[in-house]
Amino acid sequence: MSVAVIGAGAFGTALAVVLAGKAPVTLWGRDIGWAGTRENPRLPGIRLPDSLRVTDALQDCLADTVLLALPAQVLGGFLAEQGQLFDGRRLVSCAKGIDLASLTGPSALIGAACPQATVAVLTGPSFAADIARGLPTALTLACADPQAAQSLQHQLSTGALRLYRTTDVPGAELGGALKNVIAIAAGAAIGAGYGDSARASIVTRGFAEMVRLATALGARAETLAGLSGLGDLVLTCTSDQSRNFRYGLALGAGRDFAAGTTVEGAATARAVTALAVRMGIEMPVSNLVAGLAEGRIAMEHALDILLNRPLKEE
Ligand SMILES: NC(=O)c1ccc[n+]([C@@H]2O[C@H](COP(=O)([O-])OP(=O)(O)OC[C@H]3O[C@@H](n4cnc5c(N)ncnc54)[C@H](O)[C@@H]3O)[C@@H](O)[C@H]2O)c1
Ligand SMILES: O=P(O)(O)OC[C@H](O)CO
Repeated sequence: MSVAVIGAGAFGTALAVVLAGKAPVTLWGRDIGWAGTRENPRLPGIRLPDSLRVTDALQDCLADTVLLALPAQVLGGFLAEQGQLFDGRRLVSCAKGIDLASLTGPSALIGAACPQATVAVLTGPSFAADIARGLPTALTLACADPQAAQSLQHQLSTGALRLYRTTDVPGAELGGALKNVIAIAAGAAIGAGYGDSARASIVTRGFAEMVRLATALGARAETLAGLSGLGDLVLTCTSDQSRNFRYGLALGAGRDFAAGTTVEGAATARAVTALAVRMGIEMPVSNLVAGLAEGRIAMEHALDILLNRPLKEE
């Protein structure tokens, strides 16, 4: 079965590189001026296999299985313009975020634009550079249809990339989106010099609020405790490879951060704040990240806001 990957960023390119070892793969990007060099500047040091076709024509991408690896805030606009091309196929979201315009995750955006499609989510702890280098990685493949989940699990697993499957689409998707928000807070704590103990508190209390919101939105708590939730939270809150963590570091230290870097947690924090208000759920860490990212809250006040909350049961 053929595979197409929409979005030639770091993650889409990494997935295309490893999947090209077992099936015909086409990688679509809007700007592929680099394609002749067989190396994507977003994934430096990785040579694209000769079998991988790179294109800027969406008509080349009408494969059985299409991986959507665009940033979450871009996906809705892309689907509004191009979604009809892909309806009826197996569409796998690889984005980790909540769409600010609709306050929904990528799977709902795909389902709305492509009502005949089989919608799945690929998520979990993984840096593009690790996957592309063939390092061992375990991810979650979520699809409400158990047979499709099993089929996609086999199609998209490789020797080093091991997929676990679940039918809990909201759980897998929300874990991946919400952990980015908490990673910004963890980075800010380290950047501000609050230390590793403070980071551990943020990760743990952050996980508690991830579970609160996700279960209220229909996720299963055990999914949040798996690769797509806790697993990815741990990775993203502890590694300098993470852009969300590094963005938090810069916020905490009062440094500028490279404009144009994909930092999904910043917009998702604002979406989470809006959802939490709508649903009456307490999300103090996420609210703080939204305030920091919007410039409404200064870093020197952030700690007081958390420490001055009423004392309560864990
Ligand atoms: N990089 C990773 O390690 C990694 C790992 C797991 C998941 N993800 C997720 O994958 C998604 C994509 O991240 P990335 O790291 O590949 O980002 P990236 O910054 O490397 O690339 C983003 C890509 O999106 C393209 N793009 C931006 N706006 C567009 C538009 N309007 N139309 C078409 N293309 C557009 C850019 O040209 C670029 O190729 C994110 O949701 C991220 O959370 C990334
Ligand atoms: O670089 P980040 O922060 O977008 O994280 C990449 C992946 O989501 C880690 O699993």
